[in-house]
Amino acid sequence: MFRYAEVLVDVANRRLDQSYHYSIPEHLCIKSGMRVLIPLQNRKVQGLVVNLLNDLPEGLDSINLKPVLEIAERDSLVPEDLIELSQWLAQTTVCSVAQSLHTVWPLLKGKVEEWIVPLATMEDTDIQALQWLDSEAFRALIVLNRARKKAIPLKTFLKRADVTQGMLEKLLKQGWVKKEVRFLTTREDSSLKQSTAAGQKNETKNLETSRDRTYELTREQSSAVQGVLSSLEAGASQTVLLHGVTGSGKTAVYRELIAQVLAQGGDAILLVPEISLTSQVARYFESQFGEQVIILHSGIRQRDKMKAWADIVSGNKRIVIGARSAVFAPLPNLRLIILDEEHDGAYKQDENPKYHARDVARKRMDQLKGVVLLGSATPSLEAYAAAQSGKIRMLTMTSRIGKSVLPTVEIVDMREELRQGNRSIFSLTLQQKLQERLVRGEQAMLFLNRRGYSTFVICRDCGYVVSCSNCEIALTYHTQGQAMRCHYCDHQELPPHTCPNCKSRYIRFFGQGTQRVEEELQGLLPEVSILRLDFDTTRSAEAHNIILNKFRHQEASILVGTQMMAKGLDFPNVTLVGVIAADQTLNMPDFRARERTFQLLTQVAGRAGRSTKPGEVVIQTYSPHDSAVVRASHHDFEGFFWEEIRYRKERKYPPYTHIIRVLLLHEKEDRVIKGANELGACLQQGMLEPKFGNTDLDILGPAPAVLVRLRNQWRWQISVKGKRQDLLREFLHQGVQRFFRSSASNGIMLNIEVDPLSS
Ligand SMILES: Nc1ncnc2c1ncn2[C@@H]1O[C@H](COP(=O)(O)OP(=O)(O)OP(=O)(O)O)[C@@H](O)[C@H]1O
Ligand SMILES: [Zn+2]
Ligand SMILES: [Zn+2]
Repeated sequence: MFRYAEVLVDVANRRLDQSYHYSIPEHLCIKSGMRVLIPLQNRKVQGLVVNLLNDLPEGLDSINLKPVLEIAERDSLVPEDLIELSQWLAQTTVCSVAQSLHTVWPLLKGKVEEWIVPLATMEDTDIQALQWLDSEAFRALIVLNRARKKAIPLKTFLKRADVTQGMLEKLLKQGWVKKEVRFLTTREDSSLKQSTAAGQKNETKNLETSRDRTYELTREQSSAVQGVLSSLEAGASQTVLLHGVTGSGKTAVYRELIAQVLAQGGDAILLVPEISLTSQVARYFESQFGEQVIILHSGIRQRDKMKAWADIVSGNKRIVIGARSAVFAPLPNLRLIILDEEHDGAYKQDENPKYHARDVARKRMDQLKGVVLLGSATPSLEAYAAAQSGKIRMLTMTSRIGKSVLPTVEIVDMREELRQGNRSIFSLTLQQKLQERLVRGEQAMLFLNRRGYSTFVICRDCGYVVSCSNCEIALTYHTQGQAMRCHYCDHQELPPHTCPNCKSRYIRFFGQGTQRVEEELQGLLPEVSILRLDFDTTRSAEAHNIILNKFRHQEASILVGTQMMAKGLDFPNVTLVGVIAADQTLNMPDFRARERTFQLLTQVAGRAGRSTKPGEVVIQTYSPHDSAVVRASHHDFEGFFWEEIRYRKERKYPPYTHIIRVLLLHEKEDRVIKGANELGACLQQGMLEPKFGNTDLDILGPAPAVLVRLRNQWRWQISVKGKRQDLLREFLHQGVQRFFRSSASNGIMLNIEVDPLSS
């Protein structure tokens, strides 16, 4: 028996951003997920129990707590495993259960309605045969039958003069009908939603078998499928890494696995890193599985999302394809979650709850005893290390499909180009190879990790860089609007004619952006048609598809773009990929910079020569001997992995440790520094306890954050590092509680992130 309940209030009424604690009277047997009645500001309101506890959080006093009044509904609104998931999420990412629950079950804000669904069709003759039912339930069945509906809203049902609550309970208890929760938007009323769940299910079943397979799986593909199937059949929760080189046909492996899972009555989720990729992938899966497929991501309108959710909960849709947030899809028979391009940073959410989709997938499959499949040509160091140590299984696909082979890669030293008098963005090698493609009627992709016209506006006399007055980072010049813009807070200003620092007129644009590359390329090859794919040209998902389709249909010979071009694209006629400046990712202030560079170069290179024609890659760089660049040029994932993992081990970086980072924010710099020092002292104090002091726990900082000022806030940070995440969380929690008792914490906002992906 627990003593206290944490309750989210006003579940049905859109105002559900706050949870409160109540005491539990002894006569009430309360469980997580139940709806209860509670007192709130002299009103009696409904709430959802999200947590049960025996100790109250710091600052709450049991004397001031009011008791839960009564139980409103014993059945859980949110499935029990998802309530548990949201508690786990709150704990592991250090955020409130309310925030977590909204992420796990985003429809809490919508209107919820209960419906009655008959579990068997009832002909008059059947009813005659059912005389043994007691008379009340018998009458209710007849009512239901007379309504000739496959399902009717509970409220309407109970409103009828000839139906009583007692009848309903008997029908439910004896299994004649079931209750079903449906989600409605405000404009949609019950009468519009009389669709028949059962009928739709039958339709989709037929489609499942009429799947047309376009080609036989290769030997490597089949054995990967068999490998994952054996894990699925084991019926225990398991994670499998599928390490398959670019173009090895991972998508077909996913398709076959999903088909098998479906045939066995299970459901599956396929995650892709970006919303912009969902429609492309979904189209392929829809062609294979028809209407059983549904797309889910944060960009979908609330109204459509509700419909989607209802379809998923009721079993009408059995394959969910989507970005990060689709990992929460409440499929009733979930057996398999696939993360394609599992290494991608987009799987981590930067807002509360700051979860990683990989961890959520693992947790869900732990709960439901299913399989998580991680697919990538460049697995994250974390996943590959887990496979090496035997914690997860690994399957590999080492060759491309058919006669296609991995492209040859040439590294070009841009310092050398300059010495030879070539001031262009393009090395002579790249220029020559581009020309060759045009002659042969093949296509090329040019990759640059930065949007905009140029990066900095810099004074060549004194080195002054124009930066954002809110964020202290360099402004980027855009020819559209001819203004400089901050990529963090969107502040805009016109470029100066003379240097604000030394009055020199030699203040120039410096660096390269996609737009500049496009323009210079057009100057070099005036007759060629070029497309550009970056944040500016793809404000809408539609624009993104249009550009890719044009390129697919060869309406342009060259596609210039940012890293959104690196992911999962498959164009058979692309035989050349050029990386304009590998240094851009390499020089980020982050211990993962080398890993990212390797992944990005390998993935971009992987777009070349995916079909019958062989591919070539040119990597331009000012650091031609960096091993991340060199290893990528040899497609040497393993070599890179062992080198990088040694470095991580030496420096005690993840995956050897966990890191929790606390960001302190305040408008005034002196206040944030004072606060950071105080938090540092509070954490140090914890080290005096033997429980923490005798471990490998480490405190890093305080230090100014990489972006020391953002959106008018000064930012300092402290990180704690250590092997055991639970110990780390407890250590931090105690330090933060101590900090909140000191006056230095006044007005300081804390932003806590477990295992951040960037510094
Ligand atoms: N068994 C097969 N027979 C013939 N073609 C196939 C087969 N399997 C896949 N393909 C084709 O091979 C190409 C590459 O497959 P796919 O895009 O799935 O590779 P991938 O492993 O996901 O690569 P990347 O990691 O680079 O995205 C696609 O055009 C696909 O249609
Ligand atoms: Zn100057
Ligand atoms: Zn700014």
